[in-house]
Amino acid sequence: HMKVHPEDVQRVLVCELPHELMPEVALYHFSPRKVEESECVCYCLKMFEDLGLVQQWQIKKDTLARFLLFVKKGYRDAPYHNWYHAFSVFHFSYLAIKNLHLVEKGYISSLEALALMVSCLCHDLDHRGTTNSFQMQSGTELASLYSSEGSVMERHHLAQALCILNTDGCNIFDGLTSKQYSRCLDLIRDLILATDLAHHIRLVQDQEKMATEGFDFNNSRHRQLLLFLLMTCSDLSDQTKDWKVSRTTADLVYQEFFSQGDLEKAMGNAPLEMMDREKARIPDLQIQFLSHIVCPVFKILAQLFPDADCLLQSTLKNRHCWEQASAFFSRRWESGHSSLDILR
Ligand SMILES: COc1ccc(Cl)c(-c2nnc3c(C)nc4ccc(C(=O)NCC(C)C)cc4n23)c1
Ligand SMILES: [Mg+2]
Ligand SMILES: [Zn+2]
Repeated sequence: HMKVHPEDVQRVLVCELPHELMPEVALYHFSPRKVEESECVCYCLKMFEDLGLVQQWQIKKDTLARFLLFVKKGYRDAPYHNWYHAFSVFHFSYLAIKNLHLVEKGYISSLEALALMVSCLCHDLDHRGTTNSFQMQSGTELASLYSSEGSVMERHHLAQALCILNTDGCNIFDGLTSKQYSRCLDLIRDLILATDLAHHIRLVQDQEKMATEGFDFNNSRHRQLLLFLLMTCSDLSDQTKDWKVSRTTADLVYQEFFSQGDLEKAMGNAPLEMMDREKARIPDLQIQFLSHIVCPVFKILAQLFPDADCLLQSTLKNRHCWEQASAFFSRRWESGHSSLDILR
């Protein structure tokens, strides 16, 4: 099982990073995937500090370091759903809280900010690179545990997060009152379960309505919908970066999808087209994913926060790049070039 050695904790505590994070880390176009793997945990610690959460919630730094190391170890080396995905989702939540001034302006409380960032770090813990429907169809042990409630993987990610919080020396919420502690765990539960795209799809119309009507600070439903929106935006944030990041991420996602499709074929089940390496047309699938899921989410965020418009523009630009790629591929296909020529 997962182990973290004392010297690992010490190395994080004395991390060489300049005391303050470089200013560029707080920019929307900063890509967390450029951070050295050995430095990620230090960056996480600095981001918590930078938002004043270590001070505000009296989080002991060695406890936070140990917690972060356990979370990092809790991810597998799947092509996409690995530690770097968790780290980049966490980094986006930091960007949103810092640049949209979410706490100072009263959109979320400091406790909600803490729960949001911890949820982002933990939201895909122990992911196996396969979907909820794969768990159910192939009757995995996770399906037998959670399929009656739905969101099979998300319930497992939550269970793993709670297990780490209950590990000796990892409870970063030690400084909270019992009321704050139970509120924080309720938030983490709701936020991690909200990362099931099926859950998001059920809520998105309410989120669009909220953005059109205008955010009501006294409406607890609005406050909850905003937190769920921030989780989904963070989970999809690779699509707000430049084309190279957006395309590379798509490659990693389809590596997972095609591996699952190969598994399903081997088990005698027909995979979805997007999981079948023989049938999937990645540019077209990405245009659909950006059009139906990604751009609408960042449109809602931009309606609520005009400063976030640059994020929406980036997702639209990446969709346009996929449209050009799609046109290029179909042009080459039509003129009878064999598939290999295309790669010339
Ligand atoms: C927010 O939660 C998740 C969970 C799992 C994944 Cl893999 C993603 C995710 N993150 N980046 C991507 C990219 C670049 N392409 C994707 C293409 C399709 C789908 C997908 O799940 N389509 C079926 C659904 C719409 C019914 C997800 C994709 N995705 C996000
Ligand atoms: Mg997930
Ligand atoms: Zn995720």
